[in-house]
Amino acid sequence: MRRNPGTDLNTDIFADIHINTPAVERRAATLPARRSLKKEHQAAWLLNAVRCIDLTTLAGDDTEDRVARLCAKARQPIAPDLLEAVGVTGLTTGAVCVYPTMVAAAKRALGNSGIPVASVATGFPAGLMPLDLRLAEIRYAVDQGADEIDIVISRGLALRGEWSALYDEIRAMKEACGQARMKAILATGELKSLENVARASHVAMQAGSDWIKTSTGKEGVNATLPVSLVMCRAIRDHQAMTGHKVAFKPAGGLRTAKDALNWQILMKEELGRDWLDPDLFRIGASSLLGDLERQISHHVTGRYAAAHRLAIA
Ligand SMILES: O=C[C@H](O)COP(=O)(O)O
Repeated sequence: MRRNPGTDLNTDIFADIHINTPAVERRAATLPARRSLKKEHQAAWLLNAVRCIDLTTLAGDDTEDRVARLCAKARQPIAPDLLEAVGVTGLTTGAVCVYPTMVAAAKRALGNSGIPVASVATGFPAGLMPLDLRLAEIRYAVDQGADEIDIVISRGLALRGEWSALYDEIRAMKEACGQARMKAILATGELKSLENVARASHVAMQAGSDWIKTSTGKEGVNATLPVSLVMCRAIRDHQAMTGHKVAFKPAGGLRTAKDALNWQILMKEELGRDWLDPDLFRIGASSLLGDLERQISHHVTGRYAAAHRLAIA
């Protein structure tokens, strides 16, 4: 299984960084139009998006029953008759993502399906807790059986440019994860500039994050294509410098099949085909699966199914 060992902190690589925001926005704006996907290819891309979803519930009123239903959906995300029609078997989502107190229920519900359980931790979503409590929360989630841990970075450290302190925190979090793989949520909507997004991406990767992730889903601005483009370029640079592939997870506000296609195009164009696999790419989403299933159904039947025909994602 792919892991990022990290490196020593190296702030020299972003000391003089300047990002041409209009150029990034122009490039991001051209991505959706870049591939006119043929119909049969479009279905394959939609199915691949399902494979890459971190199917998420992160609500204050989550219950074990809701998590069990989510896990049933993760095991069988698309109606069997539709899958049969496109000749696909054994399709599951990439993972389920829950709060730490729901990890045990998720593990039970997923049984031996092989679907990983991701847990948010470190005082998600704000991260405004003493470090020892944030580390204890990671250890709790791992003890409960979490396979992956989604940590949040301290936005204050990033905004004040305290990169060494940020690096040390993330390193300590990675250590607390033990065998679990770690995603670092940058909460890019709160980082004020694309330069800060690039700097935080590098620090998180140098500190050993296996994924960098855009957002918690709770910020005012969540995943956008320009921010994702900057993060992907940082991943590319990190690979060029260290030889290690770091995964990417856009999350927050991704609800439509078109979103899923756009972000996959971004992966393919910026990072290459390897980043179309759940090992290197996940889409964090609580309400994307419904539209993916609707579009796959349309591909199979030629018309849109009534909402009640499709399970609620
Ligand atoms: O990590 C995943 C996000 O919390 C999901 O955000 P969403 O509810 O906007 O899909």
